[in-house]
Amino acid sequence: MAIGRTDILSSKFFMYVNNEPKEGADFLNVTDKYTGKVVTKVPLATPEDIEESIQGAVCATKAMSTLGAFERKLALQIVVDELQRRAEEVAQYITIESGKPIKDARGEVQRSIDTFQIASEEATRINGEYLALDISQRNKGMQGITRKFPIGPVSMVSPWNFPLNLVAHKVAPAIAVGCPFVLKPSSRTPLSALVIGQILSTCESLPKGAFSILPCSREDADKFTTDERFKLLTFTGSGTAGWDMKARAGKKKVVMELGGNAPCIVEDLVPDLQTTVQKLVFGGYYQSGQSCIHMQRLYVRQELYSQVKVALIEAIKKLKMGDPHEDDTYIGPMISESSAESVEQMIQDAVKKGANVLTGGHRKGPFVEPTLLENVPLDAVAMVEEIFGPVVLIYAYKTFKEAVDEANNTHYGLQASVFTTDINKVFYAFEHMEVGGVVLNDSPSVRVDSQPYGGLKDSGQQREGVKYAMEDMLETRVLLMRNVANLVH
Ligand SMILES: NC(=O)C1=CN([C@@H]2O[C@H](COP(=O)(O)OP(=O)(O)OC[C@H]3O[C@@H](n4cnc5c(N)ncnc54)[C@H](OP(=O)(O)O)[C@@H]3O)[C@@H](O)[C@H]2O)C=CC1
Ligand SMILES: O=C(O)[C@H](O)COP(=O)(O)O
Repeated sequence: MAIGRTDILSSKFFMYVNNEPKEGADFLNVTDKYTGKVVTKVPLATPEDIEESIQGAVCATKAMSTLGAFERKLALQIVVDELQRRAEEVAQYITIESGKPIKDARGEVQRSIDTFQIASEEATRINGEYLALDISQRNKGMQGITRKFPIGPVSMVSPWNFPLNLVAHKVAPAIAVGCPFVLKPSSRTPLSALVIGQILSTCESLPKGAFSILPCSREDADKFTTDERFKLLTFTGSGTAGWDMKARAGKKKVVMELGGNAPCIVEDLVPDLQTTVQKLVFGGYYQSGQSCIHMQRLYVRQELYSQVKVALIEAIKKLKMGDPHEDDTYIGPMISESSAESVEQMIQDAVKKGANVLTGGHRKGPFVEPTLLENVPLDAVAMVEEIFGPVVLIYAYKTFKEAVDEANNTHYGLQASVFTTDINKVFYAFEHMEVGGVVLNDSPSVRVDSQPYGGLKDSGQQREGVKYAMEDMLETRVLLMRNVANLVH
C-alpha cells in the first residue's frame, strides 16, 4: 500500500513512560529533512518524566529478570510481526525525519526486523558453563556452574543516522536478557523510536517499568549519563558527546559506538572492475555517507589506479540527487544544512591544501554532491577527521603493506575493507588492521546485524550486534560447590 507524506501528518505520537503512552506539557517539532517543514510534533519529556521512568525501571528490575525466556522471545516476536506489517509506513517515517532515500529506509526497516528476530532467538540461548574446579589438593571436591543474570536498568542514547535500527540494536538485546531500559532518541529523529514504543506498549508480558522512551533535551538528559541507578549506558553518536559521557558515567558500564573514517584497499578487482566499483559507490555514497562506516579513504594499487578512478567518476556522475521519497534517488538531503556546510568546509580545506576535485564538490542547501577527491594531504581535516557526508578520498599505493600502514594511520578504528584474491593478504590485513572488523571483497560500509560491531581507538569500546550487546547486559554469577555428590545414606 502506498503511503504518502500527508498520512503521516495525521498520526499522533506519544512518549512512553513506564510502558504507557503519555502526552507532554511541551513539544518537539519534527521536520521533513527534504522540505524543511515541520510535519508533526512529539511530546518532550520533562525532568519529572525522566525521574519517574528511572524509578519505574528500578522497580521493574526484578520482574524483568524473572521473565521466562519464552516470554522475552514472545515480546520480541511481536515487534518483528508488527514491523513486518507496518514496514512501508515506518520506512516513510524514516525518510521524512532523516532525509534518507526511501530505498535505504526500506532496507533499514528490514534490517531492524532482522535485529529483533535475532534477539528473539538469542533470548532462548542464554546459557552458563560447568566448571571442574578440583585444580589442586586444596580444591578437591570443588566444582561449579555459572549463570548469567541481567545487569539491571539500562540507559540508552541513540543517534539520527539509523533512527530505527540503532534503536533496535539497544532495545532488542535489553528485552532478550530481561533488562528494563530508558531510551532517549535523537531529537532530530524521534518518530522511529516512538513506533517501537507503540508496539512494545501492546506487549502484555512486559512488566510495568520495563521500558520508557523519552524525547528530551540534552540538558534534561544528563541523568542518562550520571544517574547511578543505571547499571549500563549504551550510546551511539559522535565522539565529542560519547567520550564526555563516558568520563561522567561513574561506576556504570559504558558501551560506545562512535565515529570512523573507514579505509578500503583495492589490491585486486574482485571479481571485476564493474562489481568492485559498484561496491565502492555504495560504501562512499549510500545515504549520503552519513554512516560511521562510510568508506572515506580509498587506497588503490598503482597499476589499477587510473581504471578504478575513471570508472568511479563515471558511476558517481550517474547518482541521482533529489527528493528522498523517489525510488531512484541515491543522494538525499543531509540531516541539516549545517552538517552539509561542515562537509563543504572540509572539501574546501582539502582543496586549499592541494587536493583536486575529480567530481562533485558543491553544496546546495542541505545537499552535498557526491564528491571524489584526489591528492588530499595528510594534514587536511578531511583526511584526519570523520567526514559524515558523501565524500571519498582516493590514493594510489605501491605495496600492500604500505596501504595497510596508511589505512592504520588514523585515530579511528571501526571497520576496514580489502579487495583481494590473495589469501595471505587477507590474513595480513586481518592481523594488522587496527579496527573492530575487516570486510573482504566489499566496502567497509557493510554491516550484518548479527556480527560483532564496534571499534577501537576513538571509534568506541565494546561491541554491539545482538549477541555481543547482550553480553554487556549480563553479569556472570558462579555457584561454587564442594562435595555435592556425597550421599550419607
Ligand atoms: N554513529 C555515529 O558515528 C554518529 C556520528 N555522528 C556524528 O556526530 C555529528 C553530530 O551529530 P549529533 O546528532 O549532534 O550527534 P551527537 O553525538 O551529539 O548526538 C547523538 C545522540 O546523543 C544525544 N546527546 C548528545 N549529547 C548528550 C548529552 N550530553 N547527554 C545526553 N544525550 C546527549 C543526542 O541528543 P539530541 O539529539 O537531543 O541532541 C542524540 O540523541 C554528526 O555530524 C556526525 O559527525 C552523529 C550520529 C551518529
Ligand atoms: O550500518 C549500520 O548499522 C551503521 O553504519 C552503523 O551505525 P553507525 O553509523 O552509527 O555506526
